[in-house]
Amino acid sequence: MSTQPRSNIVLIGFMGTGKTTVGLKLADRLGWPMIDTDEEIVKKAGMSIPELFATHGEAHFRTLEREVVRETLAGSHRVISTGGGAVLAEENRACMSERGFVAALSASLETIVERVKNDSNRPLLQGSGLEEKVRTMLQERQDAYRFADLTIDTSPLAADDIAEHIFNAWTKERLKREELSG
Ligand SMILES: Nc1ncnc2c1ncn2[C@@H]1O[C@H](COP(=O)(O)OP(=O)(O)O)[C@@H](O)[C@H]1O
Ligand SMILES: O=C(O)C1=C[C@@H](OP(=O)(O)O)[C@@H](O)[C@H](O)C1
Ligand SMILES: [Mg+2]
Repeated sequence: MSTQPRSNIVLIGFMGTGKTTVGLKLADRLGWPMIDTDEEIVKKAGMSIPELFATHGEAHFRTLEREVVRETLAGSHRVISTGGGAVLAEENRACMSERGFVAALSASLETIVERVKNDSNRPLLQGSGLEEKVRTMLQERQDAYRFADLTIDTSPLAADDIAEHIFNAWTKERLKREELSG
């Protein structure tokens, strides 16, 4: 790909951990554009995420998501907020690590439920038994988020503070890389 490795910052994590919210703050802090993969998928498909799942199914959503991850990470100096399931594809994880500094956001079960319960935009969490759904999916997916360079429990933190934390960790890693390359 490009000669600039890991020149993006990628936010991963379960639904409701704050990837979209924190991504906007972090991009603002860096003066970089923020790209939300869900937003790009909506543009490509010409329909909302619930419509896309209902009309073409999750598999088609995942195909578009892989395309969007590849396309957005081909650029540099972008903050990329991903959807919670993007990490389930090995090719996405590989691309994220190669092209970006990867920050994982986490949150307690209670916090996630509280943050997503009134939002009808996440098809995988619709219907009854929200807490049980989140508990099961968190267990199924927990290993997929472990490849991150950094993990932050967002439950007790404000979005600004999380963005600052990621900014500081990324700055530290960049300085280390510059020192090593002389
Ligand atoms: N650190 C935070 N503290 C309190 N509320 C938050 C925090 N981060 C996100 N939220 C709220 O939680 C909801 C989900 O956030 P969002 O950024 O859409 O998460 P994600 O993109 O990870 O699914 C939104 O209503 C948002 O305002
Ligand atoms: O975890 C998932 O599988 C999904 C997460 C959503 O994004 P957020 O994590 O931003 O809610 C969105 O991509 C879609 O509803 C599927
Ligand atoms: Mg989001």
